[in-house]
Amino acid sequence: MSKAQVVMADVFGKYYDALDGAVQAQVLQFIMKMQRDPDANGLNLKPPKGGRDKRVRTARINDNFRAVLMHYADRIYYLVAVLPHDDAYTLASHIIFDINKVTGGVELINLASVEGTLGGQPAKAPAEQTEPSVFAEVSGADFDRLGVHPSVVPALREIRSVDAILGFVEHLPKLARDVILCLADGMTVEQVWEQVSSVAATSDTIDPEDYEAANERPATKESFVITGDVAEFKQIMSEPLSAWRIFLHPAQRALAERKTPNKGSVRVTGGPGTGKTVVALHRVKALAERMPPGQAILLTTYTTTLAELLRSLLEDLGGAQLAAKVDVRNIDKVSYGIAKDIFGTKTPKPLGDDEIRKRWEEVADEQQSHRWDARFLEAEWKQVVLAQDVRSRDEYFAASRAGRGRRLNRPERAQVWGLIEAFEHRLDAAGEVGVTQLAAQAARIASGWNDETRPYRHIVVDEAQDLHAAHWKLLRALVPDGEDDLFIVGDAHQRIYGNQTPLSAHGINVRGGRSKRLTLNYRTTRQILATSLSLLGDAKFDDLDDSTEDLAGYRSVLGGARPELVEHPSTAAELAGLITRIEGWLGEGLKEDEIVVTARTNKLVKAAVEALNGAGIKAVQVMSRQTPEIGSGVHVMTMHRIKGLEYRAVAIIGVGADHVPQPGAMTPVSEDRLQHERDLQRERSLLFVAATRAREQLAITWAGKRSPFLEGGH
Ligand SMILES: Nc1ncnc2c1ncn2[C@@H]1O[C@H](COP(=O)(O)OP(=O)(O)OP(=O)(O)O)[C@@H](O)[C@H]1O
Repeated sequence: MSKAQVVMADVFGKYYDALDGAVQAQVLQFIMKMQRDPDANGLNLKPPKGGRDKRVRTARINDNFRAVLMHYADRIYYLVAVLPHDDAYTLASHIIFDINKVTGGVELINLASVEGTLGGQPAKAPAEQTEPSVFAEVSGADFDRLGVHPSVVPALREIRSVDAILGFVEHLPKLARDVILCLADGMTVEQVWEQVSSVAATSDTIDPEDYEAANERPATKESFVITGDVAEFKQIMSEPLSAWRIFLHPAQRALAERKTPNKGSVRVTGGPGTGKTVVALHRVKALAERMPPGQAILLTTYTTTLAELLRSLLEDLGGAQLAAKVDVRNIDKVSYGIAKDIFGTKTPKPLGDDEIRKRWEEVADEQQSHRWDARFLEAEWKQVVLAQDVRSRDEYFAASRAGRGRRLNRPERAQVWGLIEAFEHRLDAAGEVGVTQLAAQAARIASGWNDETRPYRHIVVDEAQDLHAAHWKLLRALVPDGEDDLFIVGDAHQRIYGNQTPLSAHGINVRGGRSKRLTLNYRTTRQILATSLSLLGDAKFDDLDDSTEDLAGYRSVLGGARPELVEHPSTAAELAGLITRIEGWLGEGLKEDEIVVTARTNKLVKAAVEALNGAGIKAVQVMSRQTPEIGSGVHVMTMHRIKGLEYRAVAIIGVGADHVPQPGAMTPVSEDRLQHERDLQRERSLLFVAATRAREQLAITWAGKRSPFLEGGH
């Protein structure tokens, strides 16, 4: 009897998750037995008949399930999958292993998927059959040099449309996937070599038979978890963004790891799931590693919840050592810190947007004659007064009201200013301040500093689309104007807090080569992406500066089920439908905390939690800044809270005409037409954000008439 080592391929995680608990326990026992003695009776370890790779083995888990393994050295096995008997044999006879000629890493190629993808496509239209192969210009030797395994080249030659490429690359090893996508994007073989393959290449001399050496190379470690301990394996797989083991796409790497300093600020835009946060975090790491001692770097975003998420992701990426070098805090905390340094204990208490809204409603309600709408007044205060740091009646009369949709004559302006002044006095007297107002005050203080006193050497901003003019003024003043000063990532399609201002208005120049757009979505399937994009309708979006931007070229390599859009006659019926939907997902093997239910209002969130709990499904409402405990159930939260997160399955409920757009969040057209349009766009973006959190499954439901945002093609 002699011991063996069992190594788990990362794809094994997917198969393992799909097993029920009893079979999972048998898999654990199987692994222990294998480690003790792979020749023991009962394991039935043998090569499958007709296998393409002589090193593939199958083994018995129980009457119905078989393990698929690769035996690659004396006593070392890669565990690839555990599947029902017939599926296991199909997989076993179609996989091959090899050591990649470029990376020197072990690759697993599933020829059933590669060949099946093309075979499973709808019959080609006659015109398409005559289309040349997309890769007609690339020779076999080129593919080989770039690191694409020869076994997939014949199938590649059959590809005649971009859509077919996206379905195809999903099943390829990572290097091959990047190479194919870059070739399809029009890069030459030489460019792909320089930007993709040579970067991933090992400097070792590669022995094509030495799997033990291959096992130690970084490329292997990105696809295989080198552990024989299932508990450790599960823990590694469940870490947030196990993406730290991912190859950055060349476009992402060029931004994140660039060694020559950028001349000034950089802007990165891109649709949801294109890896903007991943790039921002890798950029922070690269800048922090190069930064001389005594300097500081700020990583900031709009909400506290997202700042906390960024902090924990940064720790995952670079450990406590990296986290200690970086100041991670949301923009309100940045403002507060500055005010606190100046005013000490006299610093007023900051009030969030909800509280500020209530104060404006009080002021509006107390008016005797002309009734100005609270929303109008609040928007005037934020978009004109705070955005331009207006401090007096005269300044207000001189201020630009560009972007406001209602003209004010002089007496009206005087009236509005009177109310704004009264509002500010009232806050002041109570020792309170609005968070955006505090940012304007902090920006005023920081603008008086000189380069020696500016606290940061670099600032990295995530979710930049949500920042207000006062925030940009503040950030600009916190870092000296120069190399790698600001690195800004955001997406105007996901703007949900109603702030919009061009970066150039704040001395931040990101034009020309200083801007990049990411287009490849790594989160969402093509089917979910198509539904999400239809929610945007014909709306126009900006590029965080003063031009427009669309999502041209935005695409996903992942394929999956079509989203469900379901109408119900009543909210009660909708909640009953939700229970069935969640039970269905749980039945398909999804874990409770891989599922989220989201709604526009807190009221509906609470109703969903109650309905699910009532049906015996564990569910928990996730509030802002809260991280639910593992095992607490299906997550339920508002569309605002779900920003920046991702789940395997997303159910969006209450998407009826009377809820989305939310009537209480809309400025009446009669008050301000432009503001009404902006409110509408913000509500649309909110639904878009919710839909794009889904990795694999999306269900959208409503009671009664559907939301106008659902009219775009479904
Ligand atoms: N190169 C890559 N290879 C594999 N997965 C990736 C890659 N880049 C990003 N991802 C994954 O894609 C998902 C989305 O990434 P990320 O959250 O950074 O996107 P984002 O653009 O910030 O999204 P959003 O704007 O919707 O918040 C994450 O699960 C991340 O791990």
